[in-house]
Amino acid sequence: MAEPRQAGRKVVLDPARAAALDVLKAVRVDRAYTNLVLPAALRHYGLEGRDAAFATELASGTIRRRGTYDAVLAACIDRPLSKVESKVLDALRLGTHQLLSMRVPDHAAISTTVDLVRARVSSGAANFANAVLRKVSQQDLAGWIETITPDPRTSPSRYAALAFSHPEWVVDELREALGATGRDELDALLEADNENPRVTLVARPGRASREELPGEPTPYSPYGTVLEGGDPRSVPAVAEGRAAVQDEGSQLVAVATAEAPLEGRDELWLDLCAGPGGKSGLLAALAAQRGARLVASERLPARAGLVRRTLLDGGAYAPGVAGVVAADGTLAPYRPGVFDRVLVDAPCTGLGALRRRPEARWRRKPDDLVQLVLLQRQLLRSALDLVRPGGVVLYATCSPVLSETSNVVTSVNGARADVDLADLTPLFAGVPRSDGPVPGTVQLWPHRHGTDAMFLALFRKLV
Ligand SMILES: C[S@@+](CC[C@H](N)C(=O)[O-])C[C@H]1O[C@@H](n2cnc3c(N)ncnc32)[C@H](O)[C@@H]1O
Repeated sequence: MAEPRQAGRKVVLDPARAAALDVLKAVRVDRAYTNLVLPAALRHYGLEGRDAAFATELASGTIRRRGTYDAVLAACIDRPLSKVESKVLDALRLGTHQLLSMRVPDHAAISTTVDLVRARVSSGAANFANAVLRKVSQQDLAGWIETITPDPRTSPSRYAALAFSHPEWVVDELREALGATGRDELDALLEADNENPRVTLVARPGRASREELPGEPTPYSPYGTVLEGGDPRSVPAVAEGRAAVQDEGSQLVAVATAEAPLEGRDELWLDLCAGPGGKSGLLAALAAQRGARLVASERLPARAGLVRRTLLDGGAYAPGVAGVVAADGTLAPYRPGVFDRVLVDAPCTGLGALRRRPEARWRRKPDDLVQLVLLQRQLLRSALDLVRPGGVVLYATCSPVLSETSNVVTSVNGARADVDLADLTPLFAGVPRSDGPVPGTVQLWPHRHGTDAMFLALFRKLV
């Protein structure tokens, strides 16, 4: 830990803030994922319990709300932010998050940030940081939002982008996805994207029961619990691979794949885009209970390795697993019509899981959609070829963006005479306001259901 001197006094850097600064740098410079670099930073600085929680909120919250904070900082600095040294800007963002969104007293937020800048950059930069953060501290978040935003009636997207810290194109996509009936929920959705989601666990049926897991039962999935806090790895069933961390919406995708009504044979299931294996873990457990078996398929060999690890029980595959295959789902090496159930959990923009991936909103670009939509259609067509007549294909995305959801589903459905879009809503009768954009489809939302914004559509291959 760096220990700079300040006018003869030794300054001990606060390790939680130093860890958060390291995470911001890794995300900015190495394009790292917050969730992957945070644990290493916490370990490096020996942070546990409340200190680890503070550092986590500091890093994740700062990255999520960077759009708002940069507009605040731009109003407090008389040169463009692009001319501020990156390390100093990172520290200013951390200080701003503490001042405007965390319950840190102003003097502590400012002095700890100034110490960080002095230790990591220079005394001159520390003086600059001190002056800027004093200006930031003159208003609370609501006051700053008034100052930095345009009139929401004339510039609604720009207003929402600045007030809720999302890129403007993402605001537009989410507004369109909410549709006419949900339009007045846009603010609630954007605000939900800025919250740290609570950790949800899944008990893999037949291997663990949810009664042995800590936390409250999830409202919609019969297999989940919601933790109040604590490290999920300290839960024995999680450490033993009988339970796992999994968003409730993802649990519902696996459950719907397993429970979609099917006539006749129900023996062989396929997860076509399985990496890293969360849904495969639940699907395999459900398959085992029915005497069926799951093939988990994933294009990237490294991710197929993660799926394999998820599906191992001791040295062998867990019950219900037929195998794990590294294969491109658009050219999948399986006989057409061999599977009874197929899940296509398609690669997507992930704009429905922004709570979990603090940096994702700033990385995604509108152009990504073009490639992704092409791939999504190919994967769905391939899944429809692989399922037997009478079998079912569940298409899912962790994005509510219409070009990835309704457009993919209607274009593929419209082009094929051998499939029907089936009605998934009876399986979601207990989940209020979960109708999707196309009749029969389902759309979950963070602000309505506390889940990621999963989209689900069910296809049946005609006999
Ligand atoms: C949304 S993730 C799947 C998440 C997974 N079902 C789970 O619950 O853990 C999409 C996955 O599709 C994989 N993928 C991308 N292109 C693919 C392709 N052409 N064929 C098969 N998998 C592909 C990605 O590598 C990624 O692991």
